[in-house]
Parts: sequence; C-alpha cells; structure tokens
Amino acid sequence: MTTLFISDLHLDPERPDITAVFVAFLRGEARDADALYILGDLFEAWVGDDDPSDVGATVASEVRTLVDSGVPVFFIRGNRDFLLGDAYARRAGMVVLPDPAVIMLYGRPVLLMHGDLLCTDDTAYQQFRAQVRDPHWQARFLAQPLQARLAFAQQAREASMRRQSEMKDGDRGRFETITDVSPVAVRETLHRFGIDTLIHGHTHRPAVHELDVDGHACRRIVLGDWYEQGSVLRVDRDGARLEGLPLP
Ligand SMILES: O=C(CCCCNC(=O)Nc1ccc(S(=O)(=O)N2CCN(c3cc(Cl)cc(C(F)(F)F)c3)CC2)cc1)NO
Ligand SMILES: [Mn+2]
Repeated sequence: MTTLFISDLHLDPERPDITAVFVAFLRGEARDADALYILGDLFEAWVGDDDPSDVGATVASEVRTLVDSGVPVFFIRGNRDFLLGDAYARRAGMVVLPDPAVIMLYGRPVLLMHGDLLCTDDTAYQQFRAQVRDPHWQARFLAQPLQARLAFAQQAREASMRRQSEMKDGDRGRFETITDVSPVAVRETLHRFGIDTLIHGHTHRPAVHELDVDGHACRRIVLGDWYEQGSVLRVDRDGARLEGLPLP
C-alpha cells in the first residue's frame, strides 16, 4: 500500500482545470492509498472558513468523500491558506497537523513541513509570517466582514500580478520567485528532530536531495506545485517516487 503526499496546488477559481485534476486524483488513485497528506497551499488564497467559493465547497465535499471511504487525510497550513480553520477542516474530514509534524511512515519517523519556515533568508517574510500566525492578529482579521477580507485578497492578487509584470525579464511566470530554503535551516531542523527524512513543499522546486547531517545520510524531498500539472510523492515500504500528474 502507498502513502501519498501533495502540496502547492494553489487551487483558484481562475484555474478550474487544476481543480479538475485534483478531483480526478481524489476519486482515482487516492482511493487505494493508506493516507493522503496535503502539505499546505492547497488554496491560492483563504480569508476564512466562510469562504464562499465553489472551489472551497467542491474540495470539502470531495475530500470528505475520500475520508468517508476510509482514507485519512492530513493537512498542514501553508503561507497562503494559514487561515484554514478547524471548521473547514472538520467539513472536509481533514486532520490538521502542526508545522513541523513528525509521523511514522512504514516504521520510520518522517518530518513534514510546508517549507516556508525553512526560508530563513527571507527575513521580511518571516516577520510577516510571525504576525499573521499570531492568534490575536488572526482574530482581528477574521472579525472583519467577509467582503472586506475578500477585497484584501483581491488587492494582494493584483499587487502580485503587478510585481510579476514589472519583473525585469518580463517573465509572466505564475508566481514571484519564492526564496529557496536555507541549507543551514534544513540541517539545523533535521539535527533538532534527529530524523533523517524531511518532506516539504512551498519552494516549487520538486526534487529529492541527499545530504549528510552529523554523519547521518538524510533525504529532503521537495513536492512540486500544480501550476502546469499535478505532482505527487508516492511512498511505500520499498521507497519514495516523486512523479508528475499530466493534465487530461
Ligand atoms: O514565502 C516567501 C514569500 C512568497 C510568498 C509569500 N506571500 C504570500 O504568502 N502572500 C499571500 C498569502 C495569502 C494571501 S490571502 O489573500 O489568502 N490572505 C491575505 C490577507 N491575510 C491576512 C491575515 C491576517 Cl491574520 C492578517 C492580515 C493583515 F494583517 F495583513 F491584514 C492579512 C490572510 C490571507 C495573499 C497573499 N518567501 O520565502
Ligand atoms: Mn507556500
């Protein structure tokens, strides 16, 4: 049997094709999995569990159906959907895990993270992150009317599109360049937990990295984003395979 890991789908009403790939994945191979782990940035934006979008409703319903079929689904919040709350998680049947989280995978401990905590070189982002993860900041933001919060998200989207169009190489790529992880932060985290396998997303740089930490052979597996196609890590007793999910 296999355990599945995905992240950085950035599901968005403007990209229904990716939501369709995700629904097919939930109705397809996910049904035969031991468990599904979603390691953050499931949604492009999330301003509260009163989110009115069809995408949010579809995902809750489809994930709930998978869970009810006997496949547990675990979720770690990302830098985009950090406001995804217990109410929505309950609706979807997902169990929210802390970031980082330690799980046992076929008898071996594995460290799971979204990955933004490893981007310690981006000090401005880490300061912003500390603020918006503060429960008081979150309560203040969530106390605003839904329309105001949706307007905030729309302004953030437009600002991001402007930054991308101002990029020197005019690359209208799907996202501003996300700082990569700091090798020191990776090493320090693996050392702190004394675990040799780390799985994370966020950087949109899918790869399997081998590294040595205090003489131990470690592995850092980075999940791929779902902008151009799906990406899934399939882990079973015999090993781990990071593969693409082509669009239909
Ligand atoms: O990771 C990096 C950098 C690259 C990626 C970092 N960029 C990134 O994540 N952008 C982003 C994420 C979420 C959204 S949002 O639309 O979903 N939404 C916006 C308003 N949110 C809010 C919450 C709270 Cl509590 C408090 C506030 C406050 F105080 F600002 F008003 C706002 C809730 C969430 C919009 C943009 N480098 O390593
Ligand atoms: Mn992210």
